[in-house]
Amino acid sequence: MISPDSFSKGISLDSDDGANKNYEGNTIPHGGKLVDLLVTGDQLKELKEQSITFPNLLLTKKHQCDIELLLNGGFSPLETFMDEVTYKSVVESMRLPNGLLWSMPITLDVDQTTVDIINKTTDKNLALRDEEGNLIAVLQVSDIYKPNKEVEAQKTMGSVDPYHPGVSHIFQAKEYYISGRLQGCQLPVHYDYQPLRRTPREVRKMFVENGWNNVIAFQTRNPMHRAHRELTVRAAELNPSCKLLIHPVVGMTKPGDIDYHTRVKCYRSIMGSYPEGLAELSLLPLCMRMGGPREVLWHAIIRKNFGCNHFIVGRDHAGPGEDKQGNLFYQPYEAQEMALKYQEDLGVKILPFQMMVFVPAHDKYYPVDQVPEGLETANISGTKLRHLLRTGGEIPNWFTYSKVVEILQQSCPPKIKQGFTLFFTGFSGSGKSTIANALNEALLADGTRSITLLDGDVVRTFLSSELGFSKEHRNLNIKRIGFVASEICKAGGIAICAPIAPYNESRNFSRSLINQNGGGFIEIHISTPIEVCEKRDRKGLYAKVRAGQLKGFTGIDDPYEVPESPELRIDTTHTSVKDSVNEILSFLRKEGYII
Ligand SMILES: Nc1ncnc2c1ncn2[C@@H]1O[C@H](COP(=O)(O)OS(=O)(=O)O)[C@@H](OP(=O)(O)O)[C@H]1O
Ligand SMILES: Nc1ncnc2c1ncn2[C@@H]1O[C@H](COP(=O)(O)OP(=O)(O)O)[C@@H](O)[C@H]1O
Repeated sequence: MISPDSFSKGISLDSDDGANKNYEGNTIPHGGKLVDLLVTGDQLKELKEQSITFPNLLLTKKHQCDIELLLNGGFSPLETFMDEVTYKSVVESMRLPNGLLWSMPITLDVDQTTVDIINKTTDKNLALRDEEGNLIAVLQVSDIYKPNKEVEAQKTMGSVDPYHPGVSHIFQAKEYYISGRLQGCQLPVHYDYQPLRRTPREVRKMFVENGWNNVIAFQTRNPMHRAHRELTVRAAELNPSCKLLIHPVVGMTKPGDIDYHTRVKCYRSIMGSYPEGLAELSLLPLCMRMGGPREVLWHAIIRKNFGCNHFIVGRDHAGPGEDKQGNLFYQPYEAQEMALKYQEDLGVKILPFQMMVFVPAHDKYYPVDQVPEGLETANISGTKLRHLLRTGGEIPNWFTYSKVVEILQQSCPPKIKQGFTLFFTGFSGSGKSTIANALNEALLADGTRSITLLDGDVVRTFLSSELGFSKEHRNLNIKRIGFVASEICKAGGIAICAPIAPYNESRNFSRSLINQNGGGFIEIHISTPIEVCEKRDRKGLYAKVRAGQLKGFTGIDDPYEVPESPELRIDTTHTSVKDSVNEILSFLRKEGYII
């Protein structure tokens, strides 16, 4: 797959000008050659015709990010998803079988059904398609293997805690990985920011046209503020032959991050603050794993493939933050130390930076280890910034640019304008619909918000009429409700949902989907005991169950997983409808959702 003689060794990183140069006018790609897997002309026509008979594999968003960088050479020297030998070598030793440094497994996961389908075909070809049916590539499968996910997570992420986004990616992946010859038909389609979505070849061409020989890449998954601008300009000042590539990730980042549309607006705006001709902006369709030390090496390799020979590594690079107990997954400078350790192997000069902090007395930013003695510093964390945006607090001028504040305020409206979902869950007859309806009335009386009531029975009539009450169907029903609610929240509306929702899986799915789309999620467990619900038996269903005419009834002979930490828990045995509604309204007021 990778020729050993393409392994570029012994690159001098002593001077700016000497760092890994001389490939079409700029930096040598990792492994010596920039991969291009896209077929063209008659070959493409033929492949497309043949592919009609191949079984289809629907690519997930993560697959699409990975395949884009495989096809366009961003992952050079990889020429396909990893086979078992390559995968094991990377997991165990961070090296490809030929010895070249490569830190992150790039794999294509499939389920048993797909494996059975592949095994039934004679030529083992799969048509890899996006959700719109576009043919992205053809994979001729030559290797099917079962990964040891615990080992993969532990070795690559240093953890098996599914709270870590990268670990969660690994455990959510299907049970088999497949590999084989990969032929690209087209890059995944993007409708937004096309001029900024440059391939490695296009970025390299831009460098040549600009006359840029040495380029520092800056990776980010956050909006950029003054500190980032200062840091990048400082990196260029310390390396005077270098220009800057601002190269933010717009594929998949950490759940809860600010969406890339908002970030791209911020980046575009901040580009105007750089000295003329110093910096260019380009977008990277990467699916981050938040793997800190392993990830930083991968990031540097990718930037090398994009023609950069310097890479800025600051504090907590690609860090996933803390685990549930509040312990850091990685130490703040662990990734930086790793990058410096492997600098020669990478063939990229690592520019380590401490955190930049503002020194009010000098009206200027300094790396935290270079602050003149005795002077006070100021900083605003991401969490504090989100709080200021949500509460409409003032964001100081020293922190960011007024235009950036404006963009962030539009995307992060104060809570009072934010969409939110009131998600009731509980047994049949617990009081969900009654309280939901009364709450609907109370909120409507306020008169200013758009409210949609998604009652369990109503949803089952219109949205999920074909579904029954198996675990699979119940989860699907709740995921549909979660999806509709997330769309309502996205548009700034209020969704009130009142299904039984007996399983954590689909309740949590709905929560994260809604949160991802900028909506608030308030889970209200109506915890009325089953005996009380049965006594009420408004619909006569419990009587039917007892008469043996209805099976699989929640709380009787079907499970209900009690929510561990709902925002509210109300037992209606001794709480009136009015009091329940008032309790919910007070919660919404306290949290700032309503006045
Ligand atoms: N087997 C079984 N178990 C529970 N409930 C049953 C069942 N069969 C029918 N019903 C009626 O369907 C309503 C529950 O539908 P949901 O969509 O809320 O259920 S779920 O969340 O998908 O589990 C539920 O409505 P509510 O009483 O409003 O909760 C029942 O009326
Ligand atoms: N405090 C209370 N809150 C809500 N419902 C109550 C309360 N006390 C009695 N009920 C009654 O319980 C029955 C079941 O309520 P319902 O809203 O249909 O439950 P669910 O939607 O959870 O199946 C209704 O007849 C309702 O009037």
